[in-house]
Amino acid sequence: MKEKLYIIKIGGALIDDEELLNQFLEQFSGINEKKILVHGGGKLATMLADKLGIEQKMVNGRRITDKDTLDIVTMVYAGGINKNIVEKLQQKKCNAIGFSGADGNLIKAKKREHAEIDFGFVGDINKKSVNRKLLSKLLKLGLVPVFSAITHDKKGNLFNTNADTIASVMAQALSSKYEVELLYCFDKEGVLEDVNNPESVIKSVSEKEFSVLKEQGKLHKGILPKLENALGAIKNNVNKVFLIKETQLKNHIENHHAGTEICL
Ligand SMILES: Nc1ncnc2c1ncn2[C@@H]1O[C@H](COP(=O)(O)OP(=O)(O)O)[C@@H](O)[C@H]1O
Ligand SMILES: CC(=O)N[C@@H](CCC(=O)OP(=O)(O)O)C(=O)O
Repeated sequence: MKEKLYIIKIGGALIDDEELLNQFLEQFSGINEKKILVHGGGKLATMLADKLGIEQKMVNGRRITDKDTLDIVTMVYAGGINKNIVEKLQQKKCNAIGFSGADGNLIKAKKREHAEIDFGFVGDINKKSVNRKLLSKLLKLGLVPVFSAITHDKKGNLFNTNADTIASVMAQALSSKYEVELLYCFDKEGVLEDVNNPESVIKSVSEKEFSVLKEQGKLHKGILPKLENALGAIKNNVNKVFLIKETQLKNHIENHHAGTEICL
């Protein structure tokens, strides 16, 4: 039987809230199985760019990343946020080690090509991009990898890559060796029938149901790329995929099923 591995993604809203982040990391530290944390931080990057007067633009859930923006996201994601999370986990006796995709050549990306839009330093990845061997060795050593949303091409370029995509692709890449459960932790209770009603959680979403919800106009903004990445994982042999509220991590792991399960 394959060993269990949790790959857990956290995003902007949580990272920006010191108390909530601490609570979450406490629950994360308590997981006894092997685990990897992937974090975004888009909200903080936008705040810093605004302060510096560098205009930000998102297209299809991806940040147009010019050189100034790349400098900002590298500082914010691979620097401040990553080290802050690692330090907090260390304090909770969890032996975390922080990485960008360039470290140990752990995630190699290709510049995003698009016929009409120049995304700048945005990197696309697939499951072959992930250095599975090294990641498995790190996990075997009992280390807990913490990934920022920065990748590289091994040709001298750093890239900005959507953190939901990193979590999905990493889960796909490690599924041949581990029984992977991918958890997207965010600020809502799951996928909601009505985004303003926390009690309207949809218990499971398949590709077909995703299309219907989209057509009905019930999904907008960040939930769209999140669901696309979640469906990409379940279609590529990831054992289990859930979208849950960040405060529900412990409950989900102990009682098996908070939030929305993604199905084939
Ligand atoms: N039907 C829906 N159910 C849940 N969230 C939704 C829905 N429609 C839109 N959203 C929005 O998607 C957001 C999650 O995406 P995002 O902000 O990108 O998360 P993160 O930064 O954690 O990756 C929610 O905070 C919510 O505002
Ligand atoms: C290319 C691209 O868009 N990258 C994302 C990476 C950070 C991220 O995904 O952060 P959240 O998970 O907090 O939204 C961005 O710069 O916003």
